[in-house]
Formats: sequence, C-alpha cells, structure tokens
Amino acid sequence: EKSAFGLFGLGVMGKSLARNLASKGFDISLFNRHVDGQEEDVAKNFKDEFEELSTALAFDDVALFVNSLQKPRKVMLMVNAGKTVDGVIEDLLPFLENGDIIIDGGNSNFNDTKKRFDYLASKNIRFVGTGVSGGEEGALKGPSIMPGGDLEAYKEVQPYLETIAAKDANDLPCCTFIGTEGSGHFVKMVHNGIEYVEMQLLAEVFTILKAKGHNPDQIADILASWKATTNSYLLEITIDILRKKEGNDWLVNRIMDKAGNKGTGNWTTISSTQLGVPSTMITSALFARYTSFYKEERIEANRNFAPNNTPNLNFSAEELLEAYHFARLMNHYQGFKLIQEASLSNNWGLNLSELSRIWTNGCIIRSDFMMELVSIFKVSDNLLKNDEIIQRIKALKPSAQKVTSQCILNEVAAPNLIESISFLNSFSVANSSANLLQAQRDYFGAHTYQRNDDHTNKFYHTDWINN
Ligand SMILES: O=C(O)[C@H](O)[C@@H](O)[C@H](O)[C@H](O)COP(=O)(O)O
Repeated sequence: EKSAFGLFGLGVMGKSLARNLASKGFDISLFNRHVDGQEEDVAKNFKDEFEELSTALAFDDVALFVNSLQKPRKVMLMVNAGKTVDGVIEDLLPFLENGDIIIDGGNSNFNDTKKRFDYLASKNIRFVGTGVSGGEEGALKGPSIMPGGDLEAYKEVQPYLETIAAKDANDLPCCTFIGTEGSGHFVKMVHNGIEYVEMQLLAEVFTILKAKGHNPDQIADILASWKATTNSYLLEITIDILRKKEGNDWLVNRIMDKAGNKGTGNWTTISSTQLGVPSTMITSALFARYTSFYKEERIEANRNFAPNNTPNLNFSAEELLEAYHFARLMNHYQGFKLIQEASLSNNWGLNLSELSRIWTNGCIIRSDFMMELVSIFKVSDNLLKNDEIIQRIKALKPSAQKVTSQCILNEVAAPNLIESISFLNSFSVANSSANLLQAQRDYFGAHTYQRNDDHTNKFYHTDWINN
C-alpha cells in the first residue's frame, strides 16, 4: 500500500508533524538520513517508538522513500533552512516526476523560496513554501500553517495541512493559502519578528518588576493577574517559566542572559530596510538580543556606568500593564504594516484579517488581541487608522509615558517599551524636522528637495554656499 504523504526530516518539528499526521489517520512515509558515524536508523527507531506510527513506513534510502508514495507525490521537508534544503531537493529530483509536489515547512528565507519555486517549476515539480508555527508541542497538537506558492499544488496538500492544523474559535483550520512565491515564508518570518518583540517586552516587564524588588514567583503572580485583561501564549509560558524552581532558587536565575537567534528576526529587519518600512520595534528587539551577547563588556560597562542607587520606579503594576499593552499595539501595527507593504510591492494581495485568523491558535504569537484583529482588519488594514485602536492608544499612552520616562531616569533597561512610545511620538508629528535633513543633504550633496508650498513633483536645489 503506497503512502499518501511523505515527511522528510525527523528533527524536533518533523517528528511532531509526523505523529500529528499519523494520529489523524493518514498513511505516511518517513525519511531521515543516517546521522554520520551512527548505525542508528533514525526513521525506523522513531516509528517503533510511537503507537500512532505503527502503519507508517520508515526509510533511510531516498529512492525507496519516494517510491513508497502515491502520485502525485507529496513530500514535506522539515530540514534546516538554507543550503540543506537545496541539497535535499537535488537528492529527491532524480526520483520525482512531473507534477510531484515538494513542501518546504522549515523557516526558509522567502527569497530562497521564490528561487526554488522558479527552479522547480522549470522541472515541472510544484513547490509550496510554508511557514509552520507552534514549536514542538504546536506541531504535535496543531500548528498554525502558512502555505504559499503554487495554488493548485496547495489544493492537493490542503486536506493534510488543514487536518493537522490548530483550529480557530469557529473550529476552522489555522491554515490558509497565503499567496504566490515566497509569501508563506515571508509572513512566517514577520510572525517571528512580532514574536521577538512580544518576548522582549515580557523580558523588560521582568526587568522592571525585579527592579521594583519582586522575586520570580511574585512577578508570576502579577503576570497571572494580567491574563484577565490581555492573555497570550507567551504570557502563559512566561508565568510557567518564572515559577520553575531549582532547589531553593528559581531556574530562570541560573540561565545565562545571552539570547540566541536563528535568523528570522534578522531577515525581518533586512526586509524592513529594503522596503523602507520603519519596523523599529522588531529591529530594537533583535538588537537587544545582540546587545545581550556582549556579556563581558556589559559587566565592565556596568562597573563604569550603572547607578549604585536602587531604582525608584513609582508606577503601579496596573500602569506597567498599560505600558506593556501600548507597546504590543505598536508591535502589531508595525508587523502587519510590513506585511501589507510587502504584499503591495510583490503583488501578493495578502488578506490581513485571514492572516490574523490563522494566528489566533497554534502559533507562538496567539493571543486575545490577535482574536480582536480578525474583525478589526475586516474594517481597515491600518491599525493606527482604526477608531477603537486610536481610543485605546490614547487611553494607554499616559502610562506608557510614565513607565518609560521613569525607566530612563532610573537607568532601567527597557529599549522596546521606550521604542514603542518613541515611535508614536515620531509617527504622530505632522511637520517633522526631516526638512532639515533634506536641506543638509542638498547642502553637501546637491541631493535636491521638494517644497511644501509646491505640490507638483518638482525637486529643488539651492546653492547654500555661494548664494
Ligand atoms: O513559530 C515558531 O514555532 C517559532 O518561531 C519557531 O519558528 C522557532 O522557535 C523560531 O525560529 C525561534 O527563533 P529564534 O531562534 O530566532 O529565536
């Protein structure tokens, strides 16, 4: 009996997706290469480990794996992003036939996905570049899935992806065709950018509440009280993490404060600069991770610059919650703005309401606020033009100003919270000082400028030195 679906690559996510597919009754084939120097047959051992995989077929030979699949073959790659994907595609190609489908479910760069889409199309192989979010547990119980590329090919794999996906509040799959080319991986990339900020904001709340003298358990209690107002998956896991003890100490206190990253936040920042979109929150969250890596220099800088008095932060936990929520609003505004701009510049025609719907469950940034965005984006694509959001920002801004200004005065590190209010301050200036930048550029480089009393597209140059 041939398998209906092939899963290539049994890392953390691959294993979870395989068990998810099998538990939904799909006949699947599994492939994992031999790990160098190890006799172990990864796929076979994995299959034998779980009841739900009893009917699955396991392979470490590419030809046998491909041959075990029904036509058109559907092969989902769950391998590391980058060159590995191209290598695996080259390994598969000799055994695939016209019309077969490759799905790349890793965190691939959307530019690579576009190239692979075109390359494989030239060989009559159909390609679906799909974002998969939810981590190990999400992939097992129901991730959020963001497929993009070949719509007809998507229709062939839709039953598998939609069946394993998380379900939204109306029991609809958190999986929808995003758009052509690398659009699926693009929105997954920005999902991760938004994720970076959500995590950084919680880290800054942790910093502030520590500076106010609270221990991790007390901070977990405060965050738990916030769930009623604005719950999210990341808030919930942060509470669990802060409660985790190791002996008499909290485990979090034993973890080295150097935050890693695997590239998606970096790519989001690069895309923002290329598209000319001020994703200042994502960039500052990424740079906060980079700053954390300068551990030795930070210790030295702490000796030279840090104040030796106890911070005097006289704002309430309620005001901190409002500042946190204000910053989350700015984060989601910037993230969806980047997606909207990329959609326009690539002609992807992305639907922000549908995108926020598939992010209401399964993914890392699922939250109560994301649930609201589904209906908000039905009204307008721009959060800062939505009446209800405008009123909410106005109501939250005083606390954001109070919390961030006191963090600055007390030298408490809160770059993302501070960036959120700084961004709105800049973004809500009708007449900014960019006119001086234009004059300076024209002064030293004759770069010309437009005049605000001439509404044609005319550009002017002034000889600032001789006249
Ligand atoms: O949506 C998800 O399931 C996660 O985002 C997942 O994709 C992964 O955990 C990130 O890649 C972590 O990214 P960093 O290693 O860059 O923090």
